[in-house]
Amino acid sequence: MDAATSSRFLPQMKLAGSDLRCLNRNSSSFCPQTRQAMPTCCGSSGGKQFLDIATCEGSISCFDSTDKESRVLGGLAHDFPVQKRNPVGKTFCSAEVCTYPGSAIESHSHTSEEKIGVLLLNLGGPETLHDVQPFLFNLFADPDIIRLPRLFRFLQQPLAQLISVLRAPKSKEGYAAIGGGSPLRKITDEQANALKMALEAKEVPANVYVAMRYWHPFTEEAVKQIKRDRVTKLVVLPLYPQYSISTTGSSIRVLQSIFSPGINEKVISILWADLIEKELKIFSKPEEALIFFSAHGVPVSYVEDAGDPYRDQMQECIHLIMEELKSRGIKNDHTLAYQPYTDEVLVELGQKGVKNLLAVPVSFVSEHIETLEEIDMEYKHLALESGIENSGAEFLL
Ligand SMILES: C=CC1=C(C)c2cc3[nH]c(cc4nc(cc5[nH]c(cc1n2)c(C)c5CCC(=O)O)C(CCC(=O)O)=C4C)c(C)c3C=C
Ligand SMILES: [Fe+2]
Repeated sequence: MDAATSSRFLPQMKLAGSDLRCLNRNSSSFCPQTRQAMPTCCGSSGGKQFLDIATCEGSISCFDSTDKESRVLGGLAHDFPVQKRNPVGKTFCSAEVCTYPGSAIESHSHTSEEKIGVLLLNLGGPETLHDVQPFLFNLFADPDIIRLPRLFRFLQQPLAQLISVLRAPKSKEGYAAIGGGSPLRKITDEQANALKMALEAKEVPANVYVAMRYWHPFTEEAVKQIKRDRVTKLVVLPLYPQYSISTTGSSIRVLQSIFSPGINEKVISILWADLIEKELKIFSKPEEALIFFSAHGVPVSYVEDAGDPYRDQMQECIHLIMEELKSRGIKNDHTLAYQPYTDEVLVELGQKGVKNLLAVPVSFVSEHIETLEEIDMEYKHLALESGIENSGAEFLL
């Protein structure tokens, strides 16, 4: 597999100077050979499909086959026997196995360059009846579990408090019936231990960590431990056999927010506000110009069926830009149109009597065919035809 292909299949996050790869059965990762949803990258070896979970060059491979050589993860619906392929050529010395308070099964390796970690993702559960209500609060406070429209997001926590209190008695009954708490932590720790041993037996020493989404050891605690241990390569293994935004998706979102928070929205809103403020001055009546955010569209099903955060993030971005402008005393009206409906919206605006319009292609940070040809030429022409006398466009370059 070449580097370009592997980067397509490997969602990576950076640990200071290190690799993080996610063994993720997210439906967006497809194996080019099987056309099936695949964790991370895949390739073939001796006619078998395999999934590399550590590196595509291959220090650890998980085989998606019927090969029953060694079961690694007891309790999972899938067999992922691990086979050693090309140990990375460095000296590993595995000395002992110990459990960190709750979050890591440690392996000591003498190599100073590479330290592999495996992070098991799971939901977590209350360990005592006393934990039940706060556990439920964490669960219902997750926007991937209770998905509120942006306008009502401020209700997430009060709602979580209310539902957790209402649900707690019923949940407590359930947990009381199974011994007074969830077995999830104990079982997941055992799975971590089994995985660690299996890797060690294959001469692939790795620390195995457990990251729970709603109870201890929380994902944040596990990541702190991983950083303390100076892990250089992290393989993320969701212990959910099927992908859901409410399970794997939610845990991955937490990891993403820790490892790659993305472009700081505040910074980008300030940059856009600077450009819009500058461009508005070109209009003879700047305060009358409608700020027309134009964004590339995605199919509605992405957002409504697949939970794509694109629309939410777009609205959040525009909200921040408008807030920034307001703080500078710029109170122009604004609207948002998604391509390919931009032309229809432009015609409607013209019909409504808009005369001045500043187009802001908010989903791009550089010029390209859509901004140069579609917005600058086609839409400008259409705007004029529709009665919009003055239009401009600004680009974040
Ligand atoms: C692995 C699949 C699971 C999906 C998908 C899922 C979605 C989901 N769950 C709730 C609400 C609750 N889940 C609760 C416990 C719980 N959920 C899963 C798995 C999935 N949930 C497990 C394994 C557990 C048990 C954890 C444990 O403590 O051992 C609970 C608490 C128990 C109860 O009161 O019934 C709630 C509540 C929602 C709303 C949801 C999707 C939107
Ligand atoms: Fe659940």
